Amino acid sequence: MDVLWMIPLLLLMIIPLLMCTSSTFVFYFKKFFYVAWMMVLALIAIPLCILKSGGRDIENMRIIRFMVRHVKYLLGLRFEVSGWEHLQTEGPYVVISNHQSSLDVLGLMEILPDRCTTIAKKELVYAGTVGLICWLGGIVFINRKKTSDAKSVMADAAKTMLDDQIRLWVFPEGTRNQNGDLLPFKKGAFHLAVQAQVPIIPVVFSSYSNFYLRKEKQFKSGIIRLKILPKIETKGMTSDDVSSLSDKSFDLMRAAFLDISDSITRSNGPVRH
Ligand SMILES: CCCCCC/C=C\CCCCCCCCCC(=O)SCCNC(=O)CCNC(=O)[C@H](O)C(C)(C)COP(=O)(O)OP(=O)(O)OC[C@H]1O[C@@H](n2cnc3c(N)ncnc32)[C@H](O)[C@@H]1OP(=O)(O)O
Ligand SMILES: CCCCCCCC/C=C\CCCCCCCC(=O)OC[C@@H](O)COP(=O)(O)O
Repeated sequence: MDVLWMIPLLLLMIIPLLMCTSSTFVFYFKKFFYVAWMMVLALIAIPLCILKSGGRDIENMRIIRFMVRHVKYLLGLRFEVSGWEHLQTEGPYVVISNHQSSLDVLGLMEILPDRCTTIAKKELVYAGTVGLICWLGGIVFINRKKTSDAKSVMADAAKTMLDDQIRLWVFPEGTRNQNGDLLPFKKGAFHLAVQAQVPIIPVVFSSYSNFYLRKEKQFKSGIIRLKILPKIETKGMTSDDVSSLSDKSFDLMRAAFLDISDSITRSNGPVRH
């Protein structure tokens, strides 16, 4: 009994010691903490969402957004947002952003407009309490391995956007990517915007490579710049315009990505922990 009682006490002493001495330990600790804390937050949010909306409802995103907002402080991250005015667009639109890691959820929740949910891979629905909260928040799940299924889910989403006046956030790279550049864009987000005839609002996350390095096992404190770009209209466009729309969005976002990522390195230098 006495020995069992000692375990938490020992952990309380050892963890800060390891945090000070080993950056690899910090990396694993922060990653584990992030996942575990999001699971706990989701567990708390589930009954709140059910009580408020009775089930799957995009309005639950307000609760989720509120509950995730503080997590950045726990991980030593800060956001610098520019271009807020571009999100002040009435009615439905499609937000597109680059996708580096599951940490993107923090930036997404930092600026998520009202009545906006995301498109995600269907595997996420099985992620325990996080999966259930994603479902309650109205996240649209697609099967990336079956293009025809994904296309029909997104065609339905285009209709729902207009019927229910909702906004959708899509990661057009289609997967996580931390290679210091953007991956070529998939077409779904652009078909979606053209089918619904709604504008696209590009959002760019600066590179995480100055604080989060997967290979080197480093997870330091840092600043993430979020740049919201002016909307791109799609009124009058048809599926023939999708490729050029995608190319234009890619070029704008890539230029912004290189710009804000570069300026972080220049203005802050290497971030110290
Ligand atoms: C309370 C606290 C709790 C906290 C817990 C958590 C908190 C919050 C939860 C919220 C946060 C959640 C965040 C979730 C993030 C998850 C991110 C992801 O999962 S990213 C992965 C999934 N997303 C995507 O894949 C979107 C981008 N992908 C696409 O758009 C793709 O195009 C596709 C999947 C629709 C199809 O894939 P693929 O076949 O590989 O793609 P293409 O090469 O682009 O297309 C092939 C041809 O098909 C045409 N096409 C594509 N889409 C359509 C369409 N909708 N309609 C008609 N035609 C379409 C395309 O043009 C191509 O034809 P081509 O002739 O070559 O032009
Ligand atoms: C009992 C099951 C336990 C499952 C544990 C998983 C829990 C995840 C928990 C917390 C992290 C919170 C953020 C959740 C949202 C992350 C979304 C995400 O980034 O998905 C990856 C996807 O974009 C691309 O994936 P691929 O790299 O293409 O594949």
